[in-house]
Formats: sequence, C-alpha cells, structure tokens
Amino acid sequence: MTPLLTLDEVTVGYRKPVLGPVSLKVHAGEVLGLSGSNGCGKSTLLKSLSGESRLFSGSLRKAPGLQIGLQKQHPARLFGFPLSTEEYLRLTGADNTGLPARLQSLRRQRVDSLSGGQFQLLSIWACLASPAQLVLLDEPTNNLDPAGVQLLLELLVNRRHDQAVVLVSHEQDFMAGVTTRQLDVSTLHRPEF
Ligand SMILES: Nc1ncnc2c1ncn2[C@@H]1O[C@H](COP(=O)(O)OP(=O)(O)OP(=O)(O)O)[C@@H](O)[C@H]1O
Repeated sequence: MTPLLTLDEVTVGYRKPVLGPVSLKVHAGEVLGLSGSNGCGKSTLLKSLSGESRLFSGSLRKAPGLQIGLQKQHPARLFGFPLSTEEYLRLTGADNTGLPARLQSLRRQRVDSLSGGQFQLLSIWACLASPAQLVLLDEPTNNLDPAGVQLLLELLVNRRHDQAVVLVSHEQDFMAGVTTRQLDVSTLHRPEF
C-alpha cells in the first residue's frame, strides 16, 4: 500500500532545528501516537506534517491530492461571529451521518458560545468526518470530561479505514486504547548547536 506520508531523514524546527533526522511512513487506517516529555518536539513534528513548522533537511512526501484535517492544541475561534455549529460543520465539509448526540444537541448553538470541551469535540469531529485522508490531532483529550474522552475513543476506534490519524497525547491509557503504533519522540535525535 502506498503511504499517505513518507518522511525521509527530516530535520524540523522553527528558526533553528528542533528535532531530527526522523524517518517515518504513515499509511491509511493507522493511528500513530506521538508521546514523550514536554518540549521534546511532538507538536513540532506534527506541525511539520501540515507545513506549520519548517523543514531544514530531508524529504517529506505526501500522496498525490492528500487532504489534511488539523486540530490544534490551542484552536482559534472567531468570537463575535454569528456562526452556528451546523454551519461550522457544513463549512468544514464534514459528513454528519452519525453525528454524536452530544454534538447533535448543539447544532443551533453559536460556535463562540460553546464551552472549551464542546468546541474541542466539535473540531475533532469536523476533522474525522471531513474528506481529509490524514487527520492530525494535538492533545485531543484537552478540556474533555470522561464521557468526552470515551466518545473520542469510540470515534477513533471506529474510524474510517481510508483515513490515517497522527496524534499527540500525554494520556497513556487513551494512547493505549486508540493507537495502532506509538513513537516516543523523546528518544529521537535532537540537533545540537
Ligand atoms: N513557534 C515556535 N518557535 C520557536 N520555537 C518553538 C516554537 N514552538 C515550539 N518551539 C520550541 O520547540 C521545542 C519543541 O516544542 P514542542 O511544542 O514541539 O514540544 P512538545 O513535545 O509538543 O511539548 P509539550 O508536551 O509541552 O506540548 C521547544 O524547545 C519549544 O520551545
């Protein structure tokens, strides 16, 4: 099977390299969990997949036409903008068949009036139900109550098999429950200056 993503000896960072060289392949159907200590570069590696951090060397190849859904660690919301949850989902291209009851009940509510946890679930659902073949989730359990974490776990376990997920999390039980593979980013090489 052709990988959705192939990282070959990449070094990534911002003004300076933070991490690398890293080689990695991501295939449809898998959930790759990035773990490791604070500041080891999990989010930076995740951001390199969406082009938000800088590639210093190596190559990052994407399958032709690859669409990426991204849920950030601190997602931005437009406050004061009269956008309903239903409209937000429509804009993201999400297929709302099977929309969880917790989100169904929020369909008419404005996005800027949702709680942090409600918005977190909404943005993750929008990624998973979108046409994206690759979904990147940075700390997806943030703000979620136990029922929300359980729902997220079920969504990931019952994911589409044409889709791959790469996620960052510190929650070991959650990681064990949803990932098909884990990478401890703390063990990867960090460039020295
Ligand atoms: N926008 C940025 N510009 C410059 N340096 C950054 C930027 N974001 C992160 N860094 C640095 O890159 C390094 C890795 O940060 P990163 O956020 O990838 O770590 P992490 O493993 O995701 O950490 P955490 O578990 O605390 O979220 C850190 O030294 C951090 O200070």
